[in-house]
Amino acid sequence: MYNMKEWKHVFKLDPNKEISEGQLEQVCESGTDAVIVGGTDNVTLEDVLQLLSRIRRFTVPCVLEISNLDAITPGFDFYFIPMVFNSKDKKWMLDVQHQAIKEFGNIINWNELFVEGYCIMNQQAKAFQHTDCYLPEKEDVIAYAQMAENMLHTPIFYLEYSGVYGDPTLAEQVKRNLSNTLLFYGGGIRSAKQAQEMGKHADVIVVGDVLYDDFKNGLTTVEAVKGKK
Ligand SMILES: CC(C)=CCC/C(C)=C/CC/C(C)=C/CC/C(C)=C/CC/C(C)=C/CC/C(C)=C/CC/C(C)=C/COP(=O)(O)OP(=O)(O)O
Ligand SMILES: O=P(O)(O)OC[C@@H](O)CO
Ligand SMILES: [Mg+2]
Repeated sequence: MYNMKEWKHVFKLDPNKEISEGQLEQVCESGTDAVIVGGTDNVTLEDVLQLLSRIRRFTVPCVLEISNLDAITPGFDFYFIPMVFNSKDKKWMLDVQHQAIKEFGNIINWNELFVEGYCIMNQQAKAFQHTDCYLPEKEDVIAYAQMAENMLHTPIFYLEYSGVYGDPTLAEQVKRNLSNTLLFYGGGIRSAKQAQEMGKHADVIVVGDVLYDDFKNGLTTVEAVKGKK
């Protein structure tokens, strides 16, 4: 399904982590709306290419979430570009993206590129530390969401708790401030119940790490938000 506005569930696979052929098939055939390839560190071009070619055996839409300039390749359906709103360093909001546009601007198919306004809420997450974030208060998060929707017009606002399950009440409050910008929620979803709870508020839930340590429960999150295939 190539219309992101209709998505409810995506899996995020880390090119730096191993997944068997059998499990990859179940992920791609699960009924999820898309598979995102992405991670914070040790994302190499070789690993990205390998995972892309394995996913391409299936029809599920495939997205590259770019985390570094060295691991960009053609062949994905969409490219997601994180801009970290709560970083203390402008580098992660504008500068790395500016550098990338200088390098690739002339060959980019802009219709495939989607900016994600990230707000990272887990201090232990690699992405939080890597991009030198501060922990925002509820009011800060809502203001970032309002900026995403009304000033920056980013297609996605990503409430990121990577590794831990977040606050559904905050997701609900954020969602109330968004209409054109989609709310992606990711972090710590490990069961159908949690998927359902966050899925009530977020437009799209992102399920990642659980696939690598509790695969069966990870798979149940699809049906939990999308119903039976
Ligand atoms: C050749 C060709 C066809 C090119 C296509 C054109 C194209 C799309 C060009 C790129 C244009 C562009 C503007 C690129 C931006 C490049 C860039 C370097 C962006 C930086 C993004 C950024 C701020 C990264 C920091 C880390 C981050 C926020 C990653 C997002 C993913 C994430 C949060 C993963 C979860 O990580 P975590 O749980 O913390 O850690 P582990 O799971 O790994 O433990
Ligand atoms: O890995 P988890 O904790 O499921 O989080 C998913 C995604 O939001 C990470 O960027
Ligand atoms: Mg993670």
